[in-house]
Amino acid sequence: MRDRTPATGTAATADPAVATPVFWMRDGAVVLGGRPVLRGIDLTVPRGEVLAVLGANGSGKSTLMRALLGLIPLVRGETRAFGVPVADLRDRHRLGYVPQRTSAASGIPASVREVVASGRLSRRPVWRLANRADRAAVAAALEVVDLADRAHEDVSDLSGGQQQRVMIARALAAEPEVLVLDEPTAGIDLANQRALAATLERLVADGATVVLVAHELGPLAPLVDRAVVMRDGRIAYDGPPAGLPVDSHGGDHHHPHEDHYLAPSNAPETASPVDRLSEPPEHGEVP
Ligand SMILES: Nc1ncnc2c1ncn2[C@@H]1O[C@H](COP(=O)(O)OP(=O)(O)OP(=O)(O)O)[C@@H](O)[C@H]1O
Repeated sequence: MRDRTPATGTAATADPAVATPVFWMRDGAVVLGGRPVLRGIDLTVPRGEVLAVLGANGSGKSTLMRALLGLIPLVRGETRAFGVPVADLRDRHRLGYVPQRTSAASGIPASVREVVASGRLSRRPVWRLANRADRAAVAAALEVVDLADRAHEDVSDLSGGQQQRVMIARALAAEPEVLVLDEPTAGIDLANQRALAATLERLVADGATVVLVAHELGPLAPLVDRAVVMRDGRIAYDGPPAGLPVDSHGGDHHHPHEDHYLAPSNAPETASPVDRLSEPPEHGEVP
């Protein structure tokens, strides 16, 4: 885990803007197609945190991301972003989102720079031409994902991992305060996973908050402050990555480092620790 002492010192917590969590959900429930998909979700994501959301296929990870971002409504409970009900958040560009399995290539020829620049549109009215600040933000986003030298290439000529980085740069071009990444490492080779980890490390060092969905943390593991494991639409574990239950990656495949995540306090007795954690844990006060 990273040493976060400087970012969470007295000066930082004294500032109410910093003390307000990025996301705050209480008793969140979502129904899709008549089925309960999320239930009783209590989750607070403080500023500067790197939160990993793990769990089996269909456990509700993507739905949780979309509910936090206000893209799907809750049938019960409440979600706030930066202290306000997420539906009322005016500055949507503060929330950066890279959805699951998106290709940067639309079929229409577009350069890497054009795709990244499209992410800037949430910051400016469509009738205003890109100004110096817009161009600087696009250039900075390309630098962060290490694709500045590919800016003029057609995105469809890039590998899947590079296209994923284009989509991250597209989100970064809006200069968001939080980046929500849904399975950014799925189907991505190790070299691109490492590049992504380096990118996120730079962003977090600059004060960004990151919420990412993953099946396996891989090279992202050292960045992660906290892990949440979803199971059947509920939070089954919420705590340090070192205490992750052994089947947190879904149990459909074994990761060679899973045993490393087992802490003595979570050692199973007769059942999986997830089975014993049927109720969501207690959280902090309402902001
Ligand atoms: N639009 C929808 N209508 C009905 N059911 C849905 C809809 N979207 C998702 N679901 C169901 O909700 C459950 C949770 O889906 P979700 O995509 O959030 O899971 P996930 O943990 O992200 O899965 P994966 O790891 O496969 O991406 C699944 O059972 C899914 O089939």
